[in-house]
Amino acid sequence: MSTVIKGGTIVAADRTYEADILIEGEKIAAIGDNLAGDNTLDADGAYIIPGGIDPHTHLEMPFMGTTAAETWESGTFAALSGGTTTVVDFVIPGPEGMIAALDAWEERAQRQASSDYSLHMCVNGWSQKHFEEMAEVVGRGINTFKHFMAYKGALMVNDDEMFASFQRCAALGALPLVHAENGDIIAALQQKYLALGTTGPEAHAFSRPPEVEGEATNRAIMIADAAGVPVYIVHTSCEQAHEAIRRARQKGMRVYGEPLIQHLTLDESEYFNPDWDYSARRVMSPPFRDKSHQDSLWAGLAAGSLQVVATDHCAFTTEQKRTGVKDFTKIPNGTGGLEDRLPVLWTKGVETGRLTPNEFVAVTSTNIARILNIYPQKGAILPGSDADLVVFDPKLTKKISAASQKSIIDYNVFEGVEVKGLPRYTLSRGEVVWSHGKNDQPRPGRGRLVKRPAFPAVNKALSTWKELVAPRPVVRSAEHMPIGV
Ligand SMILES: NC(=O)NCCC(=O)O
Ligand SMILES: [Zn+2]
Ligand SMILES: [Zn+2]
Repeated sequence: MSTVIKGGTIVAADRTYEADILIEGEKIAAIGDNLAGDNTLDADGAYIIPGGIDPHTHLEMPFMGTTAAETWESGTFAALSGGTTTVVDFVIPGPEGMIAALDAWEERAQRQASSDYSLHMCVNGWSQKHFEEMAEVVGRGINTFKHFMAYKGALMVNDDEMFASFQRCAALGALPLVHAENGDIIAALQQKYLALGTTGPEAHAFSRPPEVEGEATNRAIMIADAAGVPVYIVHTSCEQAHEAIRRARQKGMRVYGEPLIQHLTLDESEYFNPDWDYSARRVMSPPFRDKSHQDSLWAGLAAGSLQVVATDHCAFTTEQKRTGVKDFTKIPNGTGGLEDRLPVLWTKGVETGRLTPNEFVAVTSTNIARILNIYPQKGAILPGSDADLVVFDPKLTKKISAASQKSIIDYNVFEGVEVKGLPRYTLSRGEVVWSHGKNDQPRPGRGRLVKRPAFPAVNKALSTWKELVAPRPVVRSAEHMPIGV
């Protein structure tokens, strides 16, 4: 069975052109003029872009004494309806270790996911078991390991643990990811605000100022440099963190930065709303910043010092958020955005001229496909690539509303935002999984695990250079040594 997408304008990260796309089975078979197939999809007046890849989600994540309410079923349906065809979720090891957690994550995803998915592994301690399991994890198709520098007493790792893990990543050809906030300072500031009686959600932002993110980002980058490994900083939210990334890149370090659609478009005034529920629903880490930071993030995307726009989709219900009604440190951290990332970024980015359509494609799919080593299977419109495609109609509009969303939770942080530009169709491996105006849910379980092989090139280049410039002992002949000592 073949399908032709006709009449659209293909927007790739590197160029824009008009052509038909022929899909055979799950793959793009040909791109050209006047192609024919068994079925035709009309893309007249629309752009055809690679399906979005969201590299940062937490579906059903056990966290802060509860579990994120968004399931693999609801979350991946939300993703597809918004033009995201692959999500990459974080496996959090429990006491049984990485492999047991990986089995559990894969089981949940396999049963429920309607989009394709991939997984990152979190490193939340250090031991011989961690060292050994990391190799097994890479063997199972995971080439990224996440480290939390925040959440003291829970997920946080210290510098020595991070350095050990980064060195292991270097040896395995894996990429470390980092949640960069100084967990020690945050813990102290949290106690300070509680002692002052500032217990509301605004204190979440007060206790996590941009400096704690800037410091940790710089530290993570320097530790990665010492370990001889590239590093990817998740949810980069402020100028201080962006500055550290920019500076490192200018020095030739392989450092990547990932702003979220929330940080690009929502600011800290969200925490000053008189309605406690409203503000608590927006509690996430790092918190929303003032607008000057948004300008920095947008500039970074345009200039290439930041590469990816993600969501960190970690959705809790209002009831779950209320656990922290008397103490902001107990409000489960996380917001949603999977369904809205592409339309909001198009509206606030492309429609305003902050991004070109090609830059939009780069930061929503192509760049991350390259960083995660799944390009051109994903993130590309090329013969042989997976037919993960979005027929994106720049004229379709909607007002974002929790009442009509696919996400399971009872609110939306983008409530009331008018978006212009929506998927007319979303295709996942050649199957139409979303048609605007139909609302049909694709079959849970149709999604497939995307395995990601280790990176041979960058890590090899870094270790070759490190070895070349490594300190060498000075060999001294007897005549240059002190006599009689
Ligand atoms: N970001 C957030 O607040 N929650 C999810 C866990 C994390 O990524 O830090
Ligand atoms: Zn995080
Ligand atoms: Zn996260």
